Amino acid sequence: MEIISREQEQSQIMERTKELAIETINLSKSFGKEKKIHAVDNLNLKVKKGEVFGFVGPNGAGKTTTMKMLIGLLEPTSGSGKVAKYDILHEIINIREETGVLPEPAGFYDYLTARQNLRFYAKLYDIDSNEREKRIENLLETVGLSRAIDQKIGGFSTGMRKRFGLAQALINEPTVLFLDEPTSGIDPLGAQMMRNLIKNLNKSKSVTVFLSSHSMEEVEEICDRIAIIAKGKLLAVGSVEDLRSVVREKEGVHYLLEVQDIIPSEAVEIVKDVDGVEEVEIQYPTLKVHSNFKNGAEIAKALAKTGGTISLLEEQELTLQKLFLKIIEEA
Ligand SMILES: Nc1ncnc2c1ncn2[C@@H]1O[C@H](COP(=O)(O)OP(=O)(O)OP(=O)(O)O)[C@@H](O)[C@H]1O
Repeated sequence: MEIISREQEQSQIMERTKELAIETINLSKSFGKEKKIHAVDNLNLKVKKGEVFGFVGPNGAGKTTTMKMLIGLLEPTSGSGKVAKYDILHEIINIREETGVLPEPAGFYDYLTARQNLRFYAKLYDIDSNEREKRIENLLETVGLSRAIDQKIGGFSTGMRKRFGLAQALINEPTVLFLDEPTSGIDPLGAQMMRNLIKNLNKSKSVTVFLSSHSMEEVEEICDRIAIIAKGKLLAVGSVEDLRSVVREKEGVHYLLEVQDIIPSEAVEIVKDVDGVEEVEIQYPTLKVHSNFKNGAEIAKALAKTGGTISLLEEQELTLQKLFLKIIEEA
């Protein structure tokens, strides 16, 4: 029998009772006459309350289809799911009240002003008129559009439209926010502004954010955890560090090493003898070491023993972009 400490027991209980904002169980959607296009294929996801969750994958991976099922715009072929504890098959009205959505592309009434557009959506949610006007002004201020409040949406730039879309998604004060490619088509400055807004919303209002994006840089910057999907199937899920561990287990570790006080060819021989080291390459003044597992401490010890002084020993950490490509290629 496994013996666990009181602390472990407590943390296991905490883990079990931690509420989920989104959960899917074998969620599937197929299209076509004979249902041969498996857009989403037995997807199992758990998104914790209060996290920023990135949902990434190549074109046609099934991201939008998943989001549409979660917000009640598409009926699953099989499987089930919950959003803000409500069932995606039977409690769609509750889900609509608890969620905000920024779709891609987003459609607005271009001939109405920002204020008039938001008023329209606020009325759909039965927000009373006093509260409505206050909320509209606050939201447009939050997304940096106060000065454009009485301008028609038709004249907005792409960046302004995205920020307006975020304000619209927030009109009902949602606890879960779905953002489909929130920065696509906008310039780097506008994209950074949008990311900061998303981070602030998540921090200040504890909104759970479920976002899809093709920008790995963006996802790495703002997401707590990431799910990678391709051809409708979940390939990996976890923090960037968790994904690194997955790739590290398959591909090993790469170190950059610089040593003084011994000649490079001697250092190469010493490092090659360390357990787990596969390959050592000299790129003067650096040695590139490929190991089967993490063994930096052993490498350092072996060099120190023979009088080498290490000025650099650094694991080459893969960016999310590289991890994504490796995980997709492997699949
Ligand atoms: N209404 C539909 N009818 C038939 N096939 C569809 C329909 N909607 C989506 N698909 C197919 O389902 C698959 C998943 O599409 P989906 O739009 O969910 O992918 P995605 O990951 O959002 O892609 P992208 O990154 O390009 O937006 C694709 O093969 C797509 O062609």
